[in-house]
Amino acid sequence: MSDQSSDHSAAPTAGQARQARDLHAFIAGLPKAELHVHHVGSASPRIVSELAARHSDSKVPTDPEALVDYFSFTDFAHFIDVYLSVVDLIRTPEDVRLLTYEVARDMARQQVRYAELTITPFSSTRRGIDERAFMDAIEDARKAAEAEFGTVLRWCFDIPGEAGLEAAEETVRLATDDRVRPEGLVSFGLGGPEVGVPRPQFRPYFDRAIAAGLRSVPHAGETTGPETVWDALNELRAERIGHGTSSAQDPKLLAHLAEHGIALEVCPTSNIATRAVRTLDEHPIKEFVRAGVLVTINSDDPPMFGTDLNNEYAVAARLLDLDERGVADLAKNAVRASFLDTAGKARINDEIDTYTSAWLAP
Ligand SMILES: O=C(O)c1cccc(C(=O)CC[C@H]2O[C@@H](n3cnc4c(=O)[nH]cnc43)[C@H](O)[C@@H]2O)c1
Ligand SMILES: [Zn+2]
Repeated sequence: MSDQSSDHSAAPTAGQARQARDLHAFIAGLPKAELHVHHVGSASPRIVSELAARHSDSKVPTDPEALVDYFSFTDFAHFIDVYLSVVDLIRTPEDVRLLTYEVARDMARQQVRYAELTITPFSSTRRGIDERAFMDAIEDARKAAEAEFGTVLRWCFDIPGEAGLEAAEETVRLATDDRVRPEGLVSFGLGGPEVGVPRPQFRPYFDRAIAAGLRSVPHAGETTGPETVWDALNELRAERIGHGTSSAQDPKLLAHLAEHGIALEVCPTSNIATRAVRTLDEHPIKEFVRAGVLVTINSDDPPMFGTDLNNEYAVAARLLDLDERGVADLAKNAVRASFLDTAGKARINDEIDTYTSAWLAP
């Protein structure tokens, strides 16, 4: 897994290299929660190539090595085009179940104890997958993953904003109709491009989702300015912000996020891969921390961005100059900002503390 940063002219000393190796090993074993990761965007190269081989009409490469080039994006719009070509490969409830189960297995390998996985049910139902069969598939995988890997999954259903209000209506219906709504659903989101897709138009849909007990977690400020984050807060009553990268341009917004405990779901490598930020060293994560904003670390669409959650923690540790305790605090931020109940939060925090103390014991 490579840290896609700009080059560092001074080569690390042997001591620094050993410290970095130790920190990577610490991160690999650290119990973690993930709050911003997409369902289809988490499909491993093996699953994507398997599905592509099944569907010969697809332009997605069948060779996992060729996927590396295919997952190299010129800009955010290109990323969404490629993302939708992978969505097109998921055609049956069995594809949905397999994908969800395998995503959970990859998470468990990284010691992810809890994840809120963003799913776009509209993209599947509009492609002809029966809505009940879709919900059964994700729920079946969720229960199997918890029983077999100990990884607890919860769902965030997001509106693909660019698909318009028809998509918003369908998503809120699936999220609030007791006959179809899955047990694991906890939140309601908004994804896709932001340019030309103003957030306020989605207010009535978020109002309905919130009235039905769901938490509001839209993407905002990933590819547009801080005004979009304000809209997410004021119009969509966001409790966390997906990315929120451009918040750094507005000190009042940073102060507001800090004061109200609104967490940012930061996904550093994603921002470079989609070219939303030029280089990792220019990523505003440091400014968020300095302003007292609750920062959580996430992987977004890990195989598409050549990353995983462990690598994102390593990137954050480098950018924020953190040692093991600092990294453990970041992991606790995600627990704090999650929609787990109090007992669930305490259980993961205890695990983080026990693991960290054992690691640092002389
Ligand atoms: O499914 C369709 O037919 C469809 C039609 C028009 C537009 C769309 C979308 O815009 C889908 C966007 C899709 O992208 C997902 N996603 C994954 N990573 C990110 C991200 O970093 N920022 C924003 N969106 C992202 C999102 O969950 C949507 O499913 C679809
Ligand atoms: Zn995202």
